[in-house]
Amino acid sequence: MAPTLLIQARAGAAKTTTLALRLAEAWSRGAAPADCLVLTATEAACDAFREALVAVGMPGEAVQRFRIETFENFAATILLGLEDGAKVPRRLGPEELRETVWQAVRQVAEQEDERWPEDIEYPSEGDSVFVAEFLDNMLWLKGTLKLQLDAPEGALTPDDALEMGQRYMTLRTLRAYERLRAGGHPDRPAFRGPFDATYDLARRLLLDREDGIATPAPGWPARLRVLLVDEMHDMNEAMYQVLLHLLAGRSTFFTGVGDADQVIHAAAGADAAFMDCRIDRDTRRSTEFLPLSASFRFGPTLARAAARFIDKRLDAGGETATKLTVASYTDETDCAAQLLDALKAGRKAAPRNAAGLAVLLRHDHHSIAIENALVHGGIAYRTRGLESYLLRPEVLLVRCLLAIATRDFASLEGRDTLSRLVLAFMLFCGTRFDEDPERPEAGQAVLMAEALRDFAGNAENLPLFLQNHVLRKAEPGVARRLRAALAVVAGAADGESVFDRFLDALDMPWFIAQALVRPERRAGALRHLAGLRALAAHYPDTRSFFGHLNETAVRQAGMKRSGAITLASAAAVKGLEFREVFLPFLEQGEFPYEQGRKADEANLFYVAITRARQSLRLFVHAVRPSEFVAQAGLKLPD
Ligand SMILES: Nc1ncnc2c1ncn2[C@@H]1O[C@H](COP(=O)(O)OP(=O)(O)OP(=O)(O)O)[C@@H](O)[C@H]1O
Repeated sequence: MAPTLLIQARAGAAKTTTLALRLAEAWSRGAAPADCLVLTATEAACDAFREALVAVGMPGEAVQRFRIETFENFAATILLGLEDGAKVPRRLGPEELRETVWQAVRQVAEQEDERWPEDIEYPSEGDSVFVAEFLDNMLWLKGTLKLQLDAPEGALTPDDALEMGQRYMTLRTLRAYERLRAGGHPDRPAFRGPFDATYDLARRLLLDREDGIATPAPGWPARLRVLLVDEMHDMNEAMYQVLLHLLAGRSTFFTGVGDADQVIHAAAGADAAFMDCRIDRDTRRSTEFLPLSASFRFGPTLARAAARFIDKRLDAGGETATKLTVASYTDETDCAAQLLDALKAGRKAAPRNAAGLAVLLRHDHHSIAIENALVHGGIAYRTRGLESYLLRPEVLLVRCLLAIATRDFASLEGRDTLSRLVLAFMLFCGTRFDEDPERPEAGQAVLMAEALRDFAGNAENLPLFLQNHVLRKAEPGVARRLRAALAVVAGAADGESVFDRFLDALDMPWFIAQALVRPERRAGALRHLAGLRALAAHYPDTRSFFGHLNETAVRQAGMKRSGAITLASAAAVKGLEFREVFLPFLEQGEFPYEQGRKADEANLFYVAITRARQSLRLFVHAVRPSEFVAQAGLKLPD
């Protein structure tokens, strides 16, 4: 039987490169792309793998022929084959899943033969903290495959819940939720949420195994010779079951690589333990372990800081010398200004390689100050793992109302912007398009696409959209707030600054509390609006502020085409590397985030600092420095 090789190595220790070399070697010996498969936990890791293939010399055209995908996409493709090609709708946002959660809660309440009614704690109607916690717990329960969802209804007890560290109510709700998700169709569910494809496939494979049925599903790699898994530390039980099934082929060479300190999906059940002996036991393949502790990415200074941070050995294996700088800042504006200067210097040093510069953020809302500084400083940027703050729904809603009130539609012309705008109204104002009785199958997505055709290249139709689709059907509370906000701007005298009054009349915190589920996202939305308010204070009147927003949006859209630096969320760059990395806003409470899980926060910080090749620059709050900075043995400048 072909062997298994598991490489457990530190950041930058050539894990992805080793996998890329393995694939390139198999290809040069004639392995067909169809007989090879590369799986990872995230899209960023897929990109990093493709880049590594090019770096080891594989032509781009050959790279395209290999199947390099996330477990979730792989599972979705296999399920598509098993479900006769019928596409199951995806519902990825918590806001799209909320109604099903409440339906499930109601079903639990209606269950008359409940054996442990005293163990059920019902949430109060509309409690979004309950929904957010339920969704988190569901992700973990599904990722770990802890819950026997096929066990008979009465078999689930409060003791089971206790054993899993869960509330009994959560398990009951999950059972009901999954029944709703099954949707009554015998062959496929009504929808899939985040990671549901992996979960559904894993369960199917497990059930088939119990029934002794072999499942050569269409799309399943029939003669797998080379199987490679990158970022294996982010593997959970559901992914592991898919992996075991792939390893059933006796002639499959398998290599998995990972780093226990880079686990950032523990909330979804990720566990570095899958890189240990279990695979040996479960597959009975001969398994070789290869620990690597030298990083080729960065030099000794950064290696020492990273080693100290994780309290493990980490050596610098290559010739690179990495410069490590710590700067302190007093407030957001100061941080953004210092960052801008540092980016300008970085760009000047290597004018042709702006793409080698990356600013990594813990929170999306930090991008407001930075994006404003970048646009003013004329530095082109592209985003990764986050969207420009001007395109976030709560900001778009404000921009749209200002556009209508001032009849200035210049920055909302793009089709992408318009469709995001319509989605923002659907999210915050409950906007729905009238169903067409002639076409009952046309869902909201189709109707929205049709409505957008009316706007394409003509944002001046926005007042009609607001009137006909939003206000006409809105709840009284929604309509009253929208009208009040419009009236404030309409009644403003020339040169008057009414943005504060406009925002107060709109009462966005009310919309945010109604519409958004996750506390972190709600807090972020409020911060985006506070950021807009702070920005507006720099302008003499509302019209010039809005003019600035428009100009920023137009310039930002234009910038994407030219050589640009990367502005990314730290979580979205796992597996990637940059010549110079900038980490702003290292403030206690922000990073580590006070409401985050400490271990996840620490792993994310480790991921972020280890992306740098030649330079890492940390911007640390002068009064409330992030504890991570001291943990890495670094000091603030005097
Ligand atoms: N033998 C080597 N000599 C010099 N440089 C190398 C060697 N192997 C890999 N590198 C370089 O080291 C860097 C890090 O490699 P790679 O991305 O494969 O590490 P990794 O272990 O996957 O990192 P991470 O887990 O942090 O994403 C890359 O720039 C790669 O080109």
